[in-house]
Amino acid sequence: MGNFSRQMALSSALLKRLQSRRGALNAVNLGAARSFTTTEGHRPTIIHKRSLDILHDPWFNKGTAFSMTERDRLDLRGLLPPNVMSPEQQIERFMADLKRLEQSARDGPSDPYSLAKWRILNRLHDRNETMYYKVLIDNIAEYAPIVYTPTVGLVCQKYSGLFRRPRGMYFSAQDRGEMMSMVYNWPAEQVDMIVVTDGSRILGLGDLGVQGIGIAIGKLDLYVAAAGINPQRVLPVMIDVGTNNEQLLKDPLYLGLQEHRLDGEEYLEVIDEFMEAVFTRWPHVIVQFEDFQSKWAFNLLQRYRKEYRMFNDDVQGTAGVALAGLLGAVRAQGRPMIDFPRMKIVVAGAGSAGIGVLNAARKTMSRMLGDTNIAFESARSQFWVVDANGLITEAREKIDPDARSFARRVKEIERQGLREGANLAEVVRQVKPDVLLGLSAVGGLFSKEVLEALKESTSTRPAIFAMSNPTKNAECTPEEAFSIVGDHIIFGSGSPFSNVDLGNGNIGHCNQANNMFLFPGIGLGTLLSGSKVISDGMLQAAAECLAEYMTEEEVHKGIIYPSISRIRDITKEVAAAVITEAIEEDLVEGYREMDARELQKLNQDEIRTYIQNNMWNPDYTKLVYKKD
Ligand SMILES: NC(=O)c1ccc[n+]([C@@H]2O[C@H](COP(=O)([O-])OP(=O)(O)OC[C@H]3O[C@@H](n4cnc5c(N)ncnc54)[C@H](O)[C@@H]3O)[C@@H](O)[C@H]2O)c1
Ligand SMILES: O=C(O)C[C@H](O)C(=O)O
Ligand SMILES: [Mg+2]
Repeated sequence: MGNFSRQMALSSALLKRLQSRRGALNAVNLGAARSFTTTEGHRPTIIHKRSLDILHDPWFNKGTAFSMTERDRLDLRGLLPPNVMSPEQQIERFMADLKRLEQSARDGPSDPYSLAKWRILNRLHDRNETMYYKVLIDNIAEYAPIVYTPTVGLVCQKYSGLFRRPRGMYFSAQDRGEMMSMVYNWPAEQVDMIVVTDGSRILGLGDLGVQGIGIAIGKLDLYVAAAGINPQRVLPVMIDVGTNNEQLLKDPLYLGLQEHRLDGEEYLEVIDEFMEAVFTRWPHVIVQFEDFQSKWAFNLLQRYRKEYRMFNDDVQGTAGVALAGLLGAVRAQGRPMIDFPRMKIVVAGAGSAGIGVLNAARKTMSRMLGDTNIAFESARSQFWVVDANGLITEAREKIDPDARSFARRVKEIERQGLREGANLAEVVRQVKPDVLLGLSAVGGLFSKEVLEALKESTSTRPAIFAMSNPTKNAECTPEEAFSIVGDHIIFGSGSPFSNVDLGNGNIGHCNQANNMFLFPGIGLGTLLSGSKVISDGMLQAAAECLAEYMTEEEVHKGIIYPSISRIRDITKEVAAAVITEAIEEDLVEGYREMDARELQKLNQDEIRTYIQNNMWNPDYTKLVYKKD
């Protein structure tokens, strides 16, 4: 905004304040308040700002109380959650939040101050992005659990109360037909990364509707902190197609559309329109799908992955991270990775994450066995999949199509003393698996009985992955796992836990098995290669890079993933592996001044330097004023 218009805006605001103060004085002195105030209240305020500049100006901002016509007039459409609130509702929401602080401290993650820390960090994020990311990068181990899993889950649950300044864009079912123009309300000319959610399955917390925007913000925080994506070029997106969460549908202070979720063709039309709009404005953007319920996660992935630069983090990122963990568990037994196809693996949870892991693990086994159809078929027998209805077999009545290829044959499992719907403890008891992996979203699912059964594992070093988030959804804690199954196990969890003191001078290592070790590198590698799509090969290369990252010595100690303090380094490595694979598959189109031909000539060291040179660092740059 130019000086003149800034002065105009200031003077009109000042005038308004002076007038209203004078009005109040008159009211006191002359007892003529009513008519004077009424007239004043109806007079519009002239402003010389639009879009985010209004929302960021405390004098003019009305937040969620901007009416729909005002939102259209002022280019605000899409920059606020869709539900228009009255000023009274705004105050009520704020007060409710203020009072809730105490309760949140009591019921939240293990750190009682986590939500308060999130607020302080969030305020810094709103004031000064450079400083915010410096704090985050320099203290990533301490604050990732605040801006990311697990606290981000609590933030999403409480988002109605925590909402202050909007961040990101909201596309709602009511915006159909408008998205192509709305997308231009976003002020950045260039966007590299979008994380989009429809809020239908936020961590293991279910349908949180519009409040799911918090997860997109948290993931993008890691994109900046770990991958050095420029924070001016990230965009969190919430697609609000309604919610099936009955509590939110009834909550008068809920910020999203209060109607049931769109489904079928209507749903697809909204997502299609969004994809077309963002790729029209930013043809080189990468879109990460996050926390969509399984029903749509696979469907949308298949629908878009050949046409757009996109991936699904819960299906593909998680698959790679789990695969790296499974290979780490083989190494930790002192066996070569090539022994992986002999592992017996029980998976609890057959949703987007579980099925993603199963598909990736089976493909890897099959490749190790010679990559034939027979190998692929035989790899299937290494997995036992248990969902909410127990062991999945071909006798299952309504079998989910994505899980079908992992359904056990009835005869085969009868020989193992099992049957359709057998419970997890029975399955573990009979199978004696090398690995027990949980992506069920059910806290405590690996009960004492299940863990006792795992003591009979035929492995010299059984591995337990309690991957569900946030903390209270973990299938078991590391303390439970080490104390019941034994000191020799390998343990990983989706949310962070502390290592366990085993009492004999030894430490039971708790690995964080979270897709955060892959998605930032997948995004960065794709961006810098300019690959048109994100291929299976690129994802596989990312997973293998993570699997090989740990040294033999670390792996023998049970440390199979890096600590989060090394996330910037592992992300660089993953990005290098992704770029190398994209070059090999001839997918690269280059990035900025690095064209495809130049990129293809780089050796491994040069690729690393290229990555390093293109990562954003949180340093102040000199600012110089220039008229538009
Ligand atoms: N660590 C990570 O990186 C990571 C990545 C993605 C997802 N997750 C977590 O995984 C969990 C599941 O995610 P999703 O997208 O697959 O969810 P989802 O809702 O699609 O799937 C959940 C699955 O668990 C099954 N289930 C429910 N109760 C069960 C029980 N008692 N026993 C066995 N299985 C049961 C369901 O039948 C379903 O198949 C969430 O908590 C999520 O936070 C973790
Ligand atoms: O968000 C996370 O911490 C991991 C994963 O994407 C999840 O949905 O749980
Ligand atoms: Mg997720």
